[in-house]
Amino acid sequence: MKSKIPVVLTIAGSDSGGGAGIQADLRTFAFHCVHGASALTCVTAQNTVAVNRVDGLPPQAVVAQLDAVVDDLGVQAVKTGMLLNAEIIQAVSDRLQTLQLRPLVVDPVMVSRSGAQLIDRQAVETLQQALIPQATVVTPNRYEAQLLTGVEINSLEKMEEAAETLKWQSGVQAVLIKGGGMTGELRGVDVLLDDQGMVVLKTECIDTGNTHGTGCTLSAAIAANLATGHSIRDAVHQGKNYVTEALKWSLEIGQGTGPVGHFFPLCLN
Ligand SMILES: Nc1ncnc2c1ncn2[C@@H]1O[C@H](COP(=O)(O)OP(=O)(O)O)[C@@H](O)[C@H]1O
Ligand SMILES: Cc1ncc(COP(=O)(O)OP(=O)(O)O)c(N)n1
Repeated sequence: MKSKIPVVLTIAGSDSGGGAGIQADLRTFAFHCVHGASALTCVTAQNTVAVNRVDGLPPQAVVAQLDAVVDDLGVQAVKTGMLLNAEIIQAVSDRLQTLQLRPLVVDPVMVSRSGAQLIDRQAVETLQQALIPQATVVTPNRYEAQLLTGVEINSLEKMEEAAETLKWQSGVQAVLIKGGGMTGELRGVDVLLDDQGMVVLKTECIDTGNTHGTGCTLSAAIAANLATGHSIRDAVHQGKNYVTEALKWSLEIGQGTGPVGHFFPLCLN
């Protein structure tokens, strides 16, 4: 017998170390009892210490995966992660626009937690012009929000200013500025701006060095929650709670920044 399970599509890169990218997205989807489908954009040779190599797919190959999923399975929500270059971003944006695939969560993977820029200037501009305006929720981290808005983010007020700026300049439905890269009391504090206004999201700050994949996990959880009918605010709140739990159960794997633990309830025995 076929069951009516929501399908959520991730358009993202592969992390060979399994902590971020499509690997994190698919585990997050499974935890939320939605069926995860994927359109791969690139293959990274990556572990907990470094990204050693990145190989992109042709944009047509990315769009063909998207079409294959949409044509047959149907899709209740979409999230984008690492899109790598301007050509892939443009091709994906055009297809999403044509198909009007919504809700759409855009995790604008551009700058690592350490502040290193991962995509070039042209790719950033294409994200800004073609993809972000289509988003239901856009989820930049501290450095990505700085790059997108020009606001130097070093306080809660500056996080709020960046959220206002990004919402106003892109027309996106909701902006979530993530605070994993903030310091002191603001570490792990996020700011959400939607049509109802601004809200500060605060859970516990988890004292762990194993934070790899937090951004992917959060955006995937938000997409899964939207697919199952939650409002934007509720989807974000619940997504934040999920990441906090996954951080509590983060994994001591590898020599560097280990991944968060997506299946924490199964570790309880
Ligand atoms: N140490 C922490 N304690 C609690 N929440 C955290 C911590 N580190 C990151 N987060 C949360 O993880 C989510 C992802 O944020 P962030 O790590 O900034 O994104 P990215 O992985 O894209 O850099 C946010 O909700 C953020 O507040
Ligand atoms: C293939 C791939 N995609 C995304 C990331 C970045 O992961 P993210 O969860 O946004 O960031 P960290 O919390 O790990 O800094 C990646 N590394 N690889």
